[in-house]
Amino acid sequence: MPDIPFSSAAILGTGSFGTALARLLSQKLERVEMIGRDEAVAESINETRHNSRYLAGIELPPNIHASTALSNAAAHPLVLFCVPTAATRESAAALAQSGLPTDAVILSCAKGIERNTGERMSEILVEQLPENPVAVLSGPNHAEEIAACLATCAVIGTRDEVLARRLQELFTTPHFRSYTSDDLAGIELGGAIKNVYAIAAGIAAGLGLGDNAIAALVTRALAEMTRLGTCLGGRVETFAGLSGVGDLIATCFSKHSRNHRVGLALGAGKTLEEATSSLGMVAEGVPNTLSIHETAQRVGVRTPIIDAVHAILYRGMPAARALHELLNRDPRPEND
Ligand SMILES: NC(=O)C1=CN([C@@H]2O[C@H](COP(=O)(O)OP(=O)(O)OC[C@H]3O[C@@H](n4cnc5c(N)ncnc54)[C@H](O)[C@@H]3O)[C@@H](O)[C@H]2O)C=CC1
Ligand SMILES: O=C(CO)COP(=O)(O)O
Repeated sequence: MPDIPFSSAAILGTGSFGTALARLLSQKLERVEMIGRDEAVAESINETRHNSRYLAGIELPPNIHASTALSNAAAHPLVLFCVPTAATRESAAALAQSGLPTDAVILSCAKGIERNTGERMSEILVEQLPENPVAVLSGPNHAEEIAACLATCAVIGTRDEVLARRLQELFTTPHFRSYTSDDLAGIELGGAIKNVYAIAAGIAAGLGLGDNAIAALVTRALAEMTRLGTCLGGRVETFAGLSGVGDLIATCFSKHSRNHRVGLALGAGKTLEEATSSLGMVAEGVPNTLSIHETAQRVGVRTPIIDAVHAILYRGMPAARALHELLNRDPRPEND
């Protein structure tokens, strides 16, 4: 593949992350085409230059265009996947039918693993679009901050060095710095698993726990993420990087994190239905507690924090009891 810049991109998903990345890439590309499923959102982007449903207060430049026609993606050399992970397989299958050229690059930006298969998003994309190069983007990347041009770093994962350079150059602006890595598994698993811990940190805050407890929770979460993630093929150093501990910190402590907000509501005594219905956006940690819990069980890795979140979300265990059980497990060495 020649080491040439991209001229345009399609972004699947007109939600908060798709919109933030559209704005970022509009600084580097001639044209960015956002493709969603909601006609009203697309119309509002084109007519008002805002996506007030998902990313209020951010003006979108004129080289961003929105539509609901997936076939429009076939005209672009780069397609970003910014739909929820549960919609990735279906969207990729539809894209495969759209006449997309086989040299179009696919960049996966969603954070989660699939239920039942345990597959990472890049694995699903390679299955559905086997001829196309597939890369991933992850890190501590709240849409609201990227859109507001607040300094942000991310990591781009691909084993193709030329593609890594092309994407790194694209994702470089005065406020956005990207790194490269060939550890796709580590990058994607960190981004997926941290969503469950962001819920846990929110629950802890909602229960009224203090800084000591939340620092301990996040630290033990990193150990657990690394234990599970390395068993699933990621490299240990990746979990110490931007897409691992970096994103864990961002979501466990941020007012922007939807997963954290779900946890706060649960800790304050709301039901899961109450905690998610007011969001109006995806909190990947909710479905991913199921997919990650079942994956951990399948590979036999000890994950007491994921188990506790699973019990609270899906087995009706009161948060205070789950906390009591976590604290009162058998004592063990820190590093085992
Ligand atoms: N919002 C953020 O700050 C960040 C989000 N992400 C990830 O990006 C992905 C998308 O998240 P957001 O944009 O935040 O979500 P969102 O809830 O803001 O928007 C989701 C978008 O996907 C569309 N959608 C929902 N279900 C769909 C389906 N079944 N088929 C096709 N389209 C569907 C919605 O209409 C909407 O346009 C998630 O995996 C999330 O973890 C990653 C980094 C940062
Ligand atoms: O992944 C994110 C930031 O890096 C977004 O987190 P939430 O989905 O919890 O808002």
